[in-house]
Amino acid sequence: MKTIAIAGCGKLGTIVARAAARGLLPDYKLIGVYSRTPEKARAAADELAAAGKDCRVAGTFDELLALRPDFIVEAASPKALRQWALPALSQGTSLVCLSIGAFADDAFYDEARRTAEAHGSRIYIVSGATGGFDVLQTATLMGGAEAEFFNEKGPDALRGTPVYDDSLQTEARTVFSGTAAEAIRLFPTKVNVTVAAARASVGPANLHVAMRSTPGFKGDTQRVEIRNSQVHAVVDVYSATAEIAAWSVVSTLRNIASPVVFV
Ligand SMILES: NC(=O)C1=CN([C@@H]2O[C@H](COP(=O)(O)OP(=O)(O)OC[C@H]3O[C@@H](n4cnc5c(N)ncnc54)[C@H](O)[C@@H]3O)[C@@H](O)[C@H]2O)C=CC1
Ligand SMILES: O=C([O-])CC(=O)C(=O)O
Repeated sequence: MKTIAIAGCGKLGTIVARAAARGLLPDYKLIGVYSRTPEKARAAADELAAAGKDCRVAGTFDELLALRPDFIVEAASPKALRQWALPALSQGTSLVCLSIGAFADDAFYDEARRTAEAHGSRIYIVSGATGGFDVLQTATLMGGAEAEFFNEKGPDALRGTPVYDDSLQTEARTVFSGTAAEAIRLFPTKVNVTVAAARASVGPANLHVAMRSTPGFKGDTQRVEIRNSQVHAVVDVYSATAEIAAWSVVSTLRNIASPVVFV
């Protein structure tokens, strides 16, 4: 049986822990949880305990690593992923990560890839709140691909970002147009999906991203579109909350352990 640990027990990490408690990850043992707020990690471990499963609460990320899990589910932040990736990968622990914005930086992405390769670990970029990475990769491989990403949000989801002002409460408009690399710089925790889709296709410097704010809109639409001379594919995902991203981690872990793999 493979072992997993969860780093970051907020909204998404907790959903993954709960899935383990409910027996939805039968090929894994969840051996440790860690979060900056210890009570959150403790609450996740308590759910496991209530299901008769023993899970340690690590006080630091290093303590979590010392458990030497086969996989760490990263559900914290791009900044945390940047700190954690190399130490984990270089001890042979694979990463199933959500804060994929960290990989917008080419130098860091290459270093993480090289580290994983050298130590027999892997980086799993989950589909999160988007999808279709199979068709994005395939169409890109065929050559001559161009790709674009469209995200629609309600104005409240943009509060605290540089593009927010109160006029967005009554006026629909495009608040960002640029590359995925630029998008993640402006919205460091809100557009991981664009970097993930970019890494599966034309890269963060070449994936065009448009973000639209619509008054009263709840949730997110994430639409990625790719074309080459033969293929035109559109993957359009609406989600009322970001919970789909946590479920994509559960699905990825199940896929990794399955005798039949959907790719
Ligand atoms: N790939 C995707 O489709 C999506 C990715 N995300 C990303 O997933 C991550 C988790 O999202 P949520 O669960 O909604 O966030 P959240 O804010 O509810 O939870 C994050 C948890 O990680 C902890 N944390 C953050 N930095 C830490 C550090 N350096 N050390 C220890 N603990 C740390 C926080 O205390 C918090 O408990 C975020 O980075 C978010 O941007 C979110 C939605 C979709
Ligand atoms: O809006 C979403 O669910 C996607 C998201 O937060 C991200 O990509 O970081």
